[in-house]
Amino acid sequence: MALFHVRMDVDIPRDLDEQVRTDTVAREKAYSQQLQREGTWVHIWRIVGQYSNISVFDVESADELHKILTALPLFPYMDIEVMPLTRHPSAL
Ligand SMILES: O=C(O)CC1=CCC(=O)O1
Repeated sequence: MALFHVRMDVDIPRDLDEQVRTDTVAREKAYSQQLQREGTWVHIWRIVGQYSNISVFDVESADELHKILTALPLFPYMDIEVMPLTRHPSAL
């Protein structure tokens, strides 16, 4: 088990076909909710005032996280920043 803090900044081009946009966002939601149900996508929070989220993933490896992130339907329209996490020595 490895935890990763992930920031996703979404920037969908304004001229993207409306139907493609709607379909891509719907597929993104279904994909993320499936991973949340499975316990892999542990947290997803909106950053106030931005089309961005902060997420926490619980995966086996960086390779697994890479596969998950690159399969996101919105991946072509995102900047993604990943921070690997380890347990803080003062954590209870
Ligand atoms: O809206 C976002 O922050 C992008 C996104 C990731 C998972 C999801 O459902 O939307």
